[in-house]
Amino acid sequence: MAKQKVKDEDRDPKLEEVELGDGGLEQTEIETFEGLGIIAPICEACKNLKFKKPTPIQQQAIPVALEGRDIIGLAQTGSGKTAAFAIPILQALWERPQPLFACVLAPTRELAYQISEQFEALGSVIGLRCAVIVGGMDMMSQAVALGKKPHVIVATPGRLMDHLEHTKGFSLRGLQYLVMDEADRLLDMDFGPIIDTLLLHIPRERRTLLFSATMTSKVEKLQRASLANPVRVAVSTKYETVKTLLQSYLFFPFKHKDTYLVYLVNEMAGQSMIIFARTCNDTERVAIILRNLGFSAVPLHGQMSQSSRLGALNKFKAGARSILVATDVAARGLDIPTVDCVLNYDIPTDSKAYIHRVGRTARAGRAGKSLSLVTQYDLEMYLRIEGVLGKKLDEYPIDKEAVMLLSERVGEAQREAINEMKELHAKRRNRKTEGISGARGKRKRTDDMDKEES
Ligand SMILES: Nc1ncnc2c1ncn2[C@@H]1O[C@H](COP(=O)(O)OP(=O)(O)OP(=O)(O)O)[C@@H](O)[C@H]1O
Repeated sequence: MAKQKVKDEDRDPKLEEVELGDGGLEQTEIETFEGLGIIAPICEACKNLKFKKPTPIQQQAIPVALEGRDIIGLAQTGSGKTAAFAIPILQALWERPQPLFACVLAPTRELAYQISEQFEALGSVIGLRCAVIVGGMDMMSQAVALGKKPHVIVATPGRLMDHLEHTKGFSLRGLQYLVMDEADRLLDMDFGPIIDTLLLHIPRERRTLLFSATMTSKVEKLQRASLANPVRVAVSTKYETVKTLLQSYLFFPFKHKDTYLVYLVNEMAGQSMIIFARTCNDTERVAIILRNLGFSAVPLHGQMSQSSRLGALNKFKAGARSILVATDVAARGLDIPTVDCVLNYDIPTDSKAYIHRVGRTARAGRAGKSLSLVTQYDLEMYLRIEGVLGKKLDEYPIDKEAVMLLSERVGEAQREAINEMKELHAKRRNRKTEGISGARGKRKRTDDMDKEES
């Protein structure tokens, strides 16, 4: 397997790093989990999960983690980064069992639940106790779960901080492992300050593992995670998408955007797809338009209640809905094997978001396709994305006259959606008013900051 050299401009002179194959650490080409030194019970769990052999990032990262090194791990979306950190942590826990052994931070609540499921699937055989600590769920039941001294905590930063400040007897002073999944997102300006505060509650004599498909190379960001002599394990370059992903774009006038969307959804009817929109409002509006036209669409965004968010995601995962219309709260990490297609209804505001969005399909070696809707207002951002991808994408072949035949019907659905949105907003305003009177003075911390406009 060709080793990806970290480009000089990516090398951090001030950050003491060792790179695989630099004489210090040999690369591994070992084809089995047993060969990586993983204990039989965990190898058994991998087999039960149909992990026939370690993926490249697992081959490279697991031995380094087993040596007790800090890691900066970079690999494409869908390449098994979760197991790459979960397996060595579980092996270390087996060797040195203790409560509150490891803490995994994730930028969104749904991703936190998903990571804990992977830990449970890999660790139940060794008696793992895992707790999920995220916003939008009941603080008291989480405090009870923490009181049971779980081995592994998977958390979003805001709610974890709430418990460190308010839950008696809970501390992370004995923590052995800190993982940041989607690390570049957790180290950016949204989460940075809260990560700084969290790190004051965690011992420096720990192991720190950072993973992402788009790792930052900025020294001050990485230093925020206070890594100790980390090994950079990179099996992809900074903005690499997987080879099994077929990416294309479509260019058309903004005023026809909904008509083109409906045409495409109709053309791909029956396929499981995620449609990304920029704001909560657009997410709701597009889902309503599609539903009014007979498509089974469900919205997912940060202004929904947590139970509605989990409900929407579970309906989509179970195939009860074939279309998930989401903001970037669903862009990173979510692993839904059945997703055939990702549609960028709105072009993302940064190239990293593009990489993560299209990475919701074509995972674990499967094929998938992505299609980005580009209007005259998106051209500059779209060309920047093609720039970081290092290639020009193909234009999606479409019969523009056939599209326009739908414009009248789509116009009706748009008008119906406007009325439904008004009712939805009125309901939400009433709920908020009741909420404020019912829970006056209740502390509200933004937990998983999905940057969305209302
Ligand atoms: N060794 C393996 N063999 C086969 N499948 C695997 C293996 N390791 C992980 N997987 C599966 O691959 C899928 C993607 O894994 P995971 O979600 O950890 O990817 P990721 O690299 O974290 O992706 P993202 O960057 O999007 O977060 C999951 O369904 C996982 O169960």
